[in-house]
Amino acid sequence: MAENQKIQQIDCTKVPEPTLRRLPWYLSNVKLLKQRGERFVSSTQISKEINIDASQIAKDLSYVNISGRTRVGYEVDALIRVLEHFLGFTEIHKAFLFGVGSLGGALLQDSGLKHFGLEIVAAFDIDPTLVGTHLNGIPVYHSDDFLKKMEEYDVQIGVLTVPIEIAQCITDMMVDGGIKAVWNFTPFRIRVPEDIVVQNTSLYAHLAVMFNRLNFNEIK
Ligand SMILES: NC(=O)c1ccc[n+]([C@@H]2O[C@H](COP(=O)([O-])OP(=O)(O)OC[C@H]3O[C@@H](n4cnc5c(N)ncnc54)[C@H](O)[C@@H]3O)[C@@H](O)[C@H]2O)c1
Repeated sequence: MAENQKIQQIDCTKVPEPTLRRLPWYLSNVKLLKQRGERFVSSTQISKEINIDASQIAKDLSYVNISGRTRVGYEVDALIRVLEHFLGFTEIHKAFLFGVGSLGGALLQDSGLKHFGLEIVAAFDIDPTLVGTHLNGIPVYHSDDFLKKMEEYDVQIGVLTVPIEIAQCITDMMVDGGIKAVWNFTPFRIRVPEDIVVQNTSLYAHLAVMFNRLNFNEIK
């Protein structure tokens, strides 16, 4: 592993999760400001755009190796470069996806993932109408071929979009085969050894927040 990668990993372990969730927002926003022709940006400016306290933004950015100039703020190009590097978006992380159904299929179609450093290089399913096909140029193999494909591709991440009943068994198979991180879209709380990273993601959780706020606004 390159020295700067090691440094980045050591740094990242110290960063609180809420900060890591906010940093990509700042990045998107700073990119927008760049498009508008801005050369410098302050945390106050970002704060106005995304409605997060400027002191919080400054604190979050203090985890990133960049310093702003008094009054003018951060240089936009440098901030984008440093944030992208810090968040791991400049490197491509290869992934396998399990379960090419409605969600898995949509993720395979999403070319935006690559901009955030994730490339799904192959997918697995057991449906004979899917196995052997390509979706968005990505090959779909039978799940039984997973171990063989692990030898072919240099992959550390598994994206889990299978039916909930088999979430644990597919996870066990992935981990036994050498997968180090699982992006779990199933509602099942999968169990993994300590050294395996799990990121649970639910679109529906965000929906619940939206509905709740909507109701709250209607009552007001
Ligand atoms: N996190 C979210 O926001 C979110 C959103 C939608 C769905 N989901 C979850 O994602 C999962 C998939 O949902 P969906 O709507 O795409 O379901 P789906 O039924 O459309 O797709 C499931 C796919 O898994 C495949 N599959 C079954 N057994 C397999 C195996 N052994 N190996 C590989 N593939 C196998 C099926 O053939 C099918 O293609 C579910 O667990 C669902 O609850 C989560």
